[in-house]
Amino acid sequence: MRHLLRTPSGVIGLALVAVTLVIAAVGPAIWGQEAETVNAAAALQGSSAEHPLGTDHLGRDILARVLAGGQFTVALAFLATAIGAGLGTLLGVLPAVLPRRAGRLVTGAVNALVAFPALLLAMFTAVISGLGAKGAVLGIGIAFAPSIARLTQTLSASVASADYVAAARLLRVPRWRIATRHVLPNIGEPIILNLTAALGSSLVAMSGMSFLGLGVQPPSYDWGRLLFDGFSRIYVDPMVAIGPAIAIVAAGIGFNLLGEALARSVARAPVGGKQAVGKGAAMPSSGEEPVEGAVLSVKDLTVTFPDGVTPVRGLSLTIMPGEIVGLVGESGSGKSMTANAVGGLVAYPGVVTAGHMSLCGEELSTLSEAKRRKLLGTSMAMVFQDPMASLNPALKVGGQLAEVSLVHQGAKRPAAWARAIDRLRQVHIPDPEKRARQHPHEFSGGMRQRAVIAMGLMGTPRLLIADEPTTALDVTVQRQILKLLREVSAEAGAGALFISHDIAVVSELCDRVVVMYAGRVVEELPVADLVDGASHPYTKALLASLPDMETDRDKPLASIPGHQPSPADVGEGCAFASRCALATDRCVERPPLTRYDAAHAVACWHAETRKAEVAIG
Ligand SMILES: Nc1ncnc2c1ncn2[C@@H]1O[C@H](COP(=O)(O)OP(=O)(O)OP(=O)(O)O)[C@@H](O)[C@H]1O
Repeated sequence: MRHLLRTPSGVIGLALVAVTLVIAAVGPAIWGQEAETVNAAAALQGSSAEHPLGTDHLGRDILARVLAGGQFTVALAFLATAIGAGLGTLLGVLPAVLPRRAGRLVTGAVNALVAFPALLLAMFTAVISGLGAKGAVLGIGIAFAPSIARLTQTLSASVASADYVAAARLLRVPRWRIATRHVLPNIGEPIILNLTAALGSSLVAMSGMSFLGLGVQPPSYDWGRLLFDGFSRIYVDPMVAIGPAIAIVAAGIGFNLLGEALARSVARAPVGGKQAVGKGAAMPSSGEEPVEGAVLSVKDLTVTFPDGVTPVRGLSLTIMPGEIVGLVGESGSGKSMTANAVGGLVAYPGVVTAGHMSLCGEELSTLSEAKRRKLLGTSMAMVFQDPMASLNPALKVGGQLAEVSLVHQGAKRPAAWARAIDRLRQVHIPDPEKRARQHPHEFSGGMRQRAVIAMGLMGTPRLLIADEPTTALDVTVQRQILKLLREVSAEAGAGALFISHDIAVVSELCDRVVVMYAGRVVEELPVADLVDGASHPYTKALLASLPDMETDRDKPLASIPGHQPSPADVGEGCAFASRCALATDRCVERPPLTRYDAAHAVACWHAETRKAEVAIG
């Protein structure tokens, strides 16, 4: 609501909708009688003090009729929208539920209908189903259904790629159950928000149908019908037509503005605002205030999704200039979600909160959307596992790199192109002038990853986030990319967050390791101390699962028994307890992250250390 009232369009939309709804609610009770009072002596009058919008051919006051007719107009719009929403959602979800071929047929039909003009479809349906309010409502509902079906399909497709849907599929959960349990609840909110705007459109469309004589028929009346009645006199008594026209336009614009403002305010994941985290969860390096001189200082970062899914739980992290911090943990521990939250990439309906989150000394939550984007765009570079996801296959690599300079630095095209070639050279791409003119598919996997790193270097990154950038590459190319990342971070003096599930890779590249388990940091220590100094049983288990020269190749590699709890099932106590050989009754309570020295922190009641324990938080 606060976000809604921050934009002028939100305020105007809310005010117009409030007035419309109040008129609709009380109109017939207050002005209903006056609207029906026939006075032959006052027939066809123009605007006057007594009748500001004039009178109709029976001498009825048009202003009273506009005010009293609001209820019917709004009710019809609601009904048409409800029909469109119900039918559209059904059509949108059907492809996910039906067998593949039937699903494609439905998708094809929806696509064809979306291309068909909605008003024509509404008129066609209204004429077939009989003139009058009923036919018009049905026609508009049916005309709106394809666009709502398309929206539902698009939203369903984004949810369908989520891990939990994939998991449900693997578990052979029936399709209809996946649709109703996993897909619909996650797309309900954006659909409802879109329906607010759709309400405005159906109100205007419904009035349009009545104006064309295809909708409400006398003696009933809505705003469209009043406009129809007044239109023949528009040149003589303009107010008789302008009155209902203003009502239609104001209500239509109001619902549309409110719908857009609502969608905008919900879509922006709030960063900031203190989040209550469990006792003692505090990183040694991050206090209440951002750490001085840090390129990234995050405190109590939490990411939540509906149904209590919380992949990141009160995580604190600090990265200093030139430092490479490795974020390690098994799949699903929340590493990528942490990176996405820092980069402002957590998609709706995820909500990001943090005690503070500052990049290069600037608190992200206090910046305007435009400034935040600019800061992230110029000071932070992200490299993902799949470089093709960052490169547009249809554009030349050089052009894509140059675009960063054109957009963020306002550079001219030749200068931006020259910089792109320079950056490709910097990441050791041979013959960069020629390569810049090629498309991504002409690059090898390692070269694409280099190109993405080069793209990050088009700005002046102070923070480099690399999310499993070498996983898809062969060992030799992996080494080259790791070396390059080190080089880049050293040259640019940038801090780096390197995400990996492979503790061996992390120990090769990084200065400091942060170990994550079930959304929380369980240990943080310098790489140099990893082998001898790791204290958390989970870190030790990760290290023990690494093969070395003495490993018997005939035996399977050691693995950690059991499973990490899913983000919705992390209980109150130590999340690792069920897999831990050292677990005792004490582990029912979650151990706080405890600092042993300036660089080493562990969250375990049984952490073995010879160092003096200095509890924090
Ligand atoms: N949109 C979403 N809605 C709900 N849960 C989600 C969503 N996206 C991710 N998750 C869940 O958040 C958890 C953490 O995911 P994340 O991708 O951060 O893990 P990760 O540690 O990076 O794993 P990996 O190494 O496999 O990439 C996972 O259990 C995932 O299913």
